[in-house]
Amino acid sequence: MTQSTQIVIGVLAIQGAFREHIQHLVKAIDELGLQEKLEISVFEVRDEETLVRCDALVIPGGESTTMSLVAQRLNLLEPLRQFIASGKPAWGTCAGLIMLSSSLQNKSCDQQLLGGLDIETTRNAFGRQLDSFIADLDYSKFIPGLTAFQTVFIRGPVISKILPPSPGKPKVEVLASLPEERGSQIIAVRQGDILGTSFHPELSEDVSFHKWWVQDFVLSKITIT
Ligand SMILES: NC(=O)CC[C@H](N)C(=O)O
Repeated sequence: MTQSTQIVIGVLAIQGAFREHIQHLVKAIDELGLQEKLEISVFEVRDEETLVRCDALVIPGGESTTMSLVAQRLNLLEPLRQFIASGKPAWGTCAGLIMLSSSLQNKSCDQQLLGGLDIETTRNAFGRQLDSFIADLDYSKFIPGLTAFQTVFIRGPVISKILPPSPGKPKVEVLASLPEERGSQIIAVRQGDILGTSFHPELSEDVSFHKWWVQDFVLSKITIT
């Protein structure tokens, strides 16, 4: 537990939908009324100096091959791996989920992963006709009251295997799967303080997912003084 009144949430801002995540996080923090109790900032992360100041990190959706290439060019791969291994809260959406996976199917050559989630993910896993779609799905098992959340999939990955946890790490928990009529694939997992979703909550109007992540992952690690 960290004792603090200052919290920095970083959003990896080298490619993809980072602006939308920042807007959603700012709105979520506002709706939760957190600014009255603590100083909480959301930063774009493009370098190691900013990354090391962060208490939690979001890796957005986009294109995981490009993201891995740009991270390599910016010398960010190792610092990102260290951040994820440090146990600080993280959330990867879509390409971000791919980056956080320990194993990947349909990997392009040279594509680098960060690890953090003991899962095998399959890129571009939905058939051509289904590769992008929006569905109202029920997340009320872990987000109270969220029974019909507009869920956006864009050439998304699915979690194709849950792997045994690495030494010292908790088990991977399956949070959500597609309904049977859509194929039952796993679309959201949690392993300790790391969340992975194969869809884009930052592209829905509703900020419920962001509020839940801030409360259950970021704030749960911090004692407000
Ligand atoms: N919307 C997304 O993030 C798509 C992910 C993309 N298909 C990839 O492999 O990285």
